[in-house]
Amino acid sequence: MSAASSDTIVAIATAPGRGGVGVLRLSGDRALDIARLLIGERSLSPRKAHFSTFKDPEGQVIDEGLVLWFPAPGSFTGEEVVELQGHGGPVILDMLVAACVHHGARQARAGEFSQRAFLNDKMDLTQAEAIADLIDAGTRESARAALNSLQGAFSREVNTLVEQLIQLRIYVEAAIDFPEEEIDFLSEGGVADDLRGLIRQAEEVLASARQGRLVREGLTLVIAGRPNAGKSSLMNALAGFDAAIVTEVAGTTRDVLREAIQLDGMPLNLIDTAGLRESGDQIEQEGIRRAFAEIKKADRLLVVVDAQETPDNLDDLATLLPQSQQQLDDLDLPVTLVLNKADLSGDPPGPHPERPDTFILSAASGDGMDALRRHLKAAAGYQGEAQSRFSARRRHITALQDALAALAKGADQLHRHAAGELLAEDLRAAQQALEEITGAFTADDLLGRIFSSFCIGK
Ligand SMILES: Nc1nc2c(ncn2[C@@H]2O[C@H](COP(=O)(O)OP(=O)(O)OP(=O)(O)O)[C@@H](O)[C@H]2O)c(=O)[nH]1
Ligand SMILES: [K+]
Ligand SMILES: [Mg+2]
Repeated sequence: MSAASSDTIVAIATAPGRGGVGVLRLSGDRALDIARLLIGERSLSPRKAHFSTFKDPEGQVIDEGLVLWFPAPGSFTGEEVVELQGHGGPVILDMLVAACVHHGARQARAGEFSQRAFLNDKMDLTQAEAIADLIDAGTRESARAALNSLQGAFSREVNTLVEQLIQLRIYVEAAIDFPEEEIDFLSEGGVADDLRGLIRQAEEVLASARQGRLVREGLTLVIAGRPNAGKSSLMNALAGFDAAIVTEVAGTTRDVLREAIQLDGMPLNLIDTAGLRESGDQIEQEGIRRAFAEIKKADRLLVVVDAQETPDNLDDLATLLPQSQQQLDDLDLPVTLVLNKADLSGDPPGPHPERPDTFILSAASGDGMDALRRHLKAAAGYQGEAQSRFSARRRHITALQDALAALAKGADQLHRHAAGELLAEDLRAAQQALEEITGAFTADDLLGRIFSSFCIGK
C-alpha cells in the first residue's frame, strides 16, 4: 500500500497553549522544499538537529530554533518529514503554519499523520490506535496497556490467530478439491481439533481485549426503570456519595446524570436516567427520550424495580420499562435486574435465589450492594488491576466476537458433516473479521472513522 495523496501536510504537533518549545511537523513529497523556503538554502543532514532562523514569505524572521529532517521512508509517516522546533507560543506557531501553507502545504486533518503512517505500512491499525490511546491515557495502567499495543502486543496475538487460520483454510480448500475423499479429509486430519484450538485461543484473546478495553474506557452502565424505583439512590450507593438528587417525588430525575467511578480499580461510567412512564410533561418526555439514547450506547443495562411491586413476569423488559416496547425490540444488551427496597419488601438481600443476573438489595441501607458490585466486575470480565496485556477498543471486541461466531458456525458445519464449502466460507469470514482488527482488511469508511477521532497533529 502507499499513501493515496502525495500532498504535503503541516500541523502543530505540540499541545495548544504556551510552552518552552513548540513543534511544527511537515509530511509529504515537498516537506523539505517547503522547509527550505522558511530556513533558506542550506545543507541538512538526515536526523540531525540544525539551528536556523524561520522566515515568513516576506523574508521577515518569525522565530529561530531547530530543524530536523527525516527522509522517506525512514520517518514516522514513511514520507519526507521535517520538524521545526521553535518557541512554544501560539502566535509564532500559527505564523509558521501560515508560512508553510503559503508555500503550498495543506493543514493536516485530525489523525492524518498517523493515517499516513498506517497507509505506508509503518504500523498496523491497532498500533495507530494505540498512539491515540497512549496520549489520551488517564491512568498509569491504561498508559502501560496502550504502550504494549503500540509495541505490537495485540497485533501479534491477532496475527498468530490469522496464521493458524490460514493453515487450516489451506487444508480445507485442498480437501474440497478432492470431492471423493472430502469427507474423510475433513473428519480425519485433526481439522476439528485445530478448529477447537483456534476457538479456545480466540476466546483468550477476546478476554484480554475486553480487559484492555475496560482499563481504557471502563464499563458504561445505564440505570433505568420506573419512576421512584430507586435509580438515583442506587447510583449514589454505587458512587459512595450523593451524586444525584433523591426525593419521594416520582419524576425527580429528568436529565441524564453521569458519574465516573471505580470499582476496585475498574472504571465504571454510571448513567442515571429519568423514570420511564407515560407522561404528558414535555420535560419528562425529553428526559425519557434521552434515557433511551443512553441505553443504546451502553455496555450494560441495569433495570431497577421496586421489590414491593415486582411484576410476575420479570423476563418481560417492556413491563419493567414501560413505554419502551419498540425501542427494546432491537436492543441487544446484557441486562442486570435489581429488586430494590428489600428493607420494605422483606426479601432477604443478595443474589436472587432463582434468577441469574438478578439482585435483591436496599439502595437506602446498602444491604445486598456487595453482591451487585461483585457481579458487575465479573460480568465485565474484570480481573483486577495491572492485568491488561494491551489496550483495546469496542471495534476490536466486535471483530473478535464476529470471528468467534464464524468459527463456531464452522465447527458446527463440520460436526454435521456439511459440505466443505460451507466450512471454508466460515473460515474465510473469520479471517476477514480478524484482519479488520489490524487493518490488513479494511473498509475505507472504517479508516475515516478511526482517524478522524484523533487530534490534529497526531
Ligand atoms: N426504604 C427504602 N427507600 C428507598 C430505597 N431506595 C430508594 N428509596 C426511596 O424511594 C424514593 C425514590 O428514590 P429515588 O432514588 O429518587 O428514585 P428514582 O428511581 O431515581 O426516581 P425518579 O428519578 O423520580 O424516577 C426516595 O424517597 C428514596 O428515599 C430503599 O432501598 N429503601
Ligand atoms: K424520585
Ligand atoms: Mg432519580
